[in-house]
Amino acid sequence: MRVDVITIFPEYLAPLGVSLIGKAADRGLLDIRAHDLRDWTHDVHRTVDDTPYGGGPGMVMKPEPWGEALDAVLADVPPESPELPPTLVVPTPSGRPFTQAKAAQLAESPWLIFACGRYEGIDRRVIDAAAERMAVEELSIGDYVLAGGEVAVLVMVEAIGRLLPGVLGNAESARDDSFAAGAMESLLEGPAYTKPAEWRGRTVPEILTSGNHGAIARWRREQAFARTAAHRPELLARLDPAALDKRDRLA
Ligand SMILES: N#Cc1c(-c2ccc3ccn(Cc4ccncc4)c3c2)n[nH]c1N
Repeated sequence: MRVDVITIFPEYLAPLGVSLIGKAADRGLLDIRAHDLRDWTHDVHRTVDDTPYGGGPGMVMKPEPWGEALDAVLADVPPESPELPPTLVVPTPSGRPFTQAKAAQLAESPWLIFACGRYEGIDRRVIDAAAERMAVEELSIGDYVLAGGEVAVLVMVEAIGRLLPGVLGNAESARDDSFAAGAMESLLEGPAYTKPAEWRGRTVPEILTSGNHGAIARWRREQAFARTAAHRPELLARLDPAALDKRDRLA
């Protein structure tokens, strides 16, 4: 997967060179390129923002640098997706929710371009013009307000990147993640334990060392159900009744 990120703070994306995503990039599973939006300004101050038409607080990102930046990125077509245009992902507090399902959908794309806004956002004409030549996804990572899109891109690239084939080993499979599709979909993960068997007087639930894998699976599902009921009860309404075994329905 090719990932282009356009931002006025390219250094903000340095964490994408570390750990899981960094290793995936080193192995050629991801090709991540950060671009400084100011490279497409032409004034001595490298201006990227201006006051909003209609008045109001803050500043708005000017369309000209964005138009030229997107033109330049789009002109550098990756060989692995010569015929497929990229998807432009625009983090914004006014976007649709970025969910695990959306991460899985975007993980199918061979080429993503992320537009990191700052100030009060990007001039609307940039997104409208882009939508005439590629798919555009305006997405929010949560119901709180950040100062810009860079943190959201770090979140999205990690959530999407870990779903790419070969990025996670079998031991770290994304199959049983919270929110992952399947019978456990919409259930939060239950508790996890590792050695030592006793730590500061606290032991591990006996079922986990019983070797009875069927009973362990049922126990984990009950724990996930209980945790979901406690922390995210609204998710239980999404559960497919057919996916629940008899024990769950009685829980
Ligand atoms: N995804 C996501 C986000 C953002 C976000 C994303 C991009 C930008 C660009 C600029 N800002 C600042 C701003 C803009 C408008 N209104 C208020 C603040 C951003 C915030 N905030 N909260 C989220 N969940």
